[in-house]
Amino acid sequence: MNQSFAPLATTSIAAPVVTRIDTVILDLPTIRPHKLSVATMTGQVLTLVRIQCSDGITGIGECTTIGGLAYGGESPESMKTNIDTWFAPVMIGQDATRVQALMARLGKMVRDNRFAKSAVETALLDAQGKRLGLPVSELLGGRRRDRLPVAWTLASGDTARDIAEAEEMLALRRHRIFKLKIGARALRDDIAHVAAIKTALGERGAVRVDVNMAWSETEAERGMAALADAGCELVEQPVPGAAALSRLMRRFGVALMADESLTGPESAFDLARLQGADVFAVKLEQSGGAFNALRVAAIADAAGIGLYGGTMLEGAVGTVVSAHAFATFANLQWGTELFGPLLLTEEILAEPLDYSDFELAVPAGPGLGIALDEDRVAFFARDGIRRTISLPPASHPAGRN
Ligand SMILES: O=C(O)C[C@H]1C=CC(=O)O1
Ligand SMILES: [Mn+2]
Repeated sequence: MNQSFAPLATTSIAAPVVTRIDTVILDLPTIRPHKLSVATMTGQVLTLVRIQCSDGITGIGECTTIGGLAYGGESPESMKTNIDTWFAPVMIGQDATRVQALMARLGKMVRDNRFAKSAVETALLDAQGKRLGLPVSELLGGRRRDRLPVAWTLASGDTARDIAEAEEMLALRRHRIFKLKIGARALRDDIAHVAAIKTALGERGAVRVDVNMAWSETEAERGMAALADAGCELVEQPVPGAAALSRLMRRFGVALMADESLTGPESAFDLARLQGADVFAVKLEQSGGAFNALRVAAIADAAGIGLYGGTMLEGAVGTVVSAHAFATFANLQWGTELFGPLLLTEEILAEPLDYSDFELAVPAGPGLGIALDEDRVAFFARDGIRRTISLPPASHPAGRN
């Protein structure tokens, strides 16, 4: 007699759904002014997202830009408004366990908004990881490393101060790769600045530069030749546009990295096709979330392009989801720059991240593996309780163990 393969009778257990989405903007001071060619930052603005689910689990995410609207089209305020007004109705009531399906639904109903999408995807992944008892890196395919090398950006605008800062980082064993922000001053001054820092550090520290698209192509030709002579090993986005990058490729003894030109898998494919970069600075927010960042990395691997884990100077939440994603990359030849929390004077986590021996430890607990210090989040919330209470003491100085 044929066996029956009729489905077993089961009590249907409804999948947990998204029940509530909250956003909050935090204003945090930086340890010193951070000078980029596009903006000077004296503080950083984090937009945090909290997603509650019907099974009682809450996930957190972050979207953060640089210099308001100076770097890209989304601002902290626009991200908050768009998540509150447009994302939430699309997401509430939907299955919280099918993160990719829910992000695809959101993608159909909300165009662009890559940074804000990255934040809600992070919160869904955090919740799902907590639900399953797995770190986010495992949900993203499985981690290959537990620790990530972390570069530091020297951007005080002053050569002597930058050298002193680099020496301090070497002595603390926190960073030995240094990225210099240039492009705001005359080319000759920038080259002298880079050469002085490389001479001071010698073989103890690697020196790279980020021009943030400030140069014309002719300036880039002169600049890249001089930077190679000065011992700089990598130039990040000297000019705007993939075509201009490709015209600069392989002509100077220095690697060329794409940053602003890389905005997700499609642009990664175009850059690879045009041979526009030796290295990709992969950023989760620029890519539109962790899953898209993995797609960018796969394109780089297939094209023989090196990988670097970039940052939008996010706080702890954005930094940690990036760390989970970069921990899964098959290749991470150029390390990462996940130092964002260290640029802030204030800690917002209950337990600080572990930056030691020139690396960041990728948290190992379920979900993101971090918890917010809710009192301090409430304190630094824009229009929050800062004006009526005194600052709750952190159990540890910001970013240090
Ligand atoms: O790479 C960028 O353009 C943005 C950012 C990353 C480090 C830093 O200092 O600025
Ligand atoms: Mn950059």
